[in-house]
Amino acid sequence: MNISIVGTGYVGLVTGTCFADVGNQVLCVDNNQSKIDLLLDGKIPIYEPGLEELVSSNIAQQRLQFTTDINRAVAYADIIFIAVGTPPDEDGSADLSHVLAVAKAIGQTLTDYRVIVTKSTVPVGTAAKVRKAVQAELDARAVNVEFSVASNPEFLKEGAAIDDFMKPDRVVIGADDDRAVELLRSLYAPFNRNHERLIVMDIPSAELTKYAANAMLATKISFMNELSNLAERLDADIELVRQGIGSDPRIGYHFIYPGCGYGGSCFPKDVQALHRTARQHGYNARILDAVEAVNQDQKSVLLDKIDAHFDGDLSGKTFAIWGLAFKPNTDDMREAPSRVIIDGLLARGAKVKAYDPVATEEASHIYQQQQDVAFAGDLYSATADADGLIVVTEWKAFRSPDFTRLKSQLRTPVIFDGRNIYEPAMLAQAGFKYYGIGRSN
Ligand SMILES: NC(=O)c1ccc[n+]([C@@H]2O[C@H](COP(=O)([O-])OP(=O)(O)OC[C@H]3O[C@@H](n4cnc5c(N)ncnc54)[C@H](O)[C@@H]3O)[C@@H](O)[C@H]2O)c1
Ligand SMILES: O=c1ccn([C@@H]2O[C@H](COP(=O)(O)OP(=O)(O)O[C@H]3O[C@H](CO)[C@@H](O)[C@H](O)[C@H]3O)[C@@H](O)[C@H]2O)c(=O)[nH]1
Repeated sequence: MNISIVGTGYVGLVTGTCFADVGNQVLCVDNNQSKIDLLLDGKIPIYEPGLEELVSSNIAQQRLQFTTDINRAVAYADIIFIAVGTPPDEDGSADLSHVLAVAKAIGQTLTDYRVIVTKSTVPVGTAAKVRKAVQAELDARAVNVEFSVASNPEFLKEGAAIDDFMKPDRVVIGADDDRAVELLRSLYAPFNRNHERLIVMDIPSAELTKYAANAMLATKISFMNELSNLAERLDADIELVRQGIGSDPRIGYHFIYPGCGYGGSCFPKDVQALHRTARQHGYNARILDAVEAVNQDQKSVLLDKIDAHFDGDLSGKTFAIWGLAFKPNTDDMREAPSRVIIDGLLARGAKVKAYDPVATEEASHIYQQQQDVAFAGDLYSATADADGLIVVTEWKAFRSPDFTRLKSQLRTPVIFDGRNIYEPAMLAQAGFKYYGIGRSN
């Protein structure tokens, strides 16, 4: 099948590459010329494990192409996916300007039947707006072209995007005509061999399913973060509580890790957008409100511990930070908790020496004006002569460091562990003062 993907970011590039990998002809479009130039040059603009190799091999097999020309994409494909960004607007609602600009551009050149699919995360009612925008352009051209609009939200996680796409838990398709469903069913057939993964529903339900999934996951995390704050006050260990409740299959072990808050390009913006949607429909979504508020506060929990340890005097101190990205295996710094922690340290007159296996370049753009933020090339260059170590992202390489070396390097042997990757008793034995999340300190 010929497929076009409009928007070649995390989702568009992974989607296009995976569809190409199972034998389709895919054309990826982006209006960012430098991104497309990079891809045409065989490089990829993001860090995502395994993606560069998969992109190269599909380019080499001539199944994957890149362009900035949307008209070419409209002419090329049976199915056109819209995978552009839907960032938060000033009031927290999803900004649909990119999605609707693409819909308009499609309507301006559409000549034959196409299925137009929203893959971006979009509020309920967006597919209807896409349909209207396309139809308005057809009307302006005084042409009559049949087309379908469908919703196919994406559930991949950064850092595991290829695996998530290739072996999805489910493929949600929102459609209101059989022709669109059949085309999408045949496109997804290679990902559906093991067992039925397609869940076909009406379009508003599909659109809401995406927000419901992210809001539920964010709720689990905020719930655990709230409990971790309580555990600290009760001299209980949240890690034991986590295991105690996770063993109940009705609760499960996934997404109940407490930490220094959730970040990334999805949870924060999607919880906010759903909250907005509720308000616009006259409903006050109290749980969503609490999920956001708890997360906001949680990003400062480590700062409070650092302040308390140093009696509120961080001026002139230098802190090593391990982990900048919002989670391991990505270079994505969007809404990363590290940013709140770094900003808080700088505001208190402290300096930062940070190390991240892949996000340093992204972070250096953010902090390029900041003389008090330096970046280290490895774990121990960050900790040399630092007043304390702060762990913000749970990269595997941080789990078993050389504690003897670390202790000899740090001016004060103190570790603030925002992801609970260390055992408090072991660190105490090694001579460190240890602060975790939700553990008695
Ligand atoms: N990042 C994720 O893990 C993830 C997972 C599931 C769903 N989503 C959703 O998917 C959508 C895309 O997210 P992303 O992280 O890939 O965003 P991104 O910012 O990485 O990529 C979006 C791309 O769209 C391009 N673009 C914008 N307007 C365009 C236009 N008019 N024509 C062509 N290209 C245009 C941008 O240049 C950019 O390259 C969002 O709605 C997001 O919420 C993201
Ligand atoms: O138990 C947990 C699990 C995650 N997190 C944090 O939650 C955030 C998001 O993590 P994750 O969900 O793994 O990453 P994303 O790539 O943002 O993926 C989410 O957002 C995507 C975009 O909508 C969806 O497609 C995915 O299904 C959904 O998991 C990160 O800051 C994590 O540190 C926790 O604090 N505790």
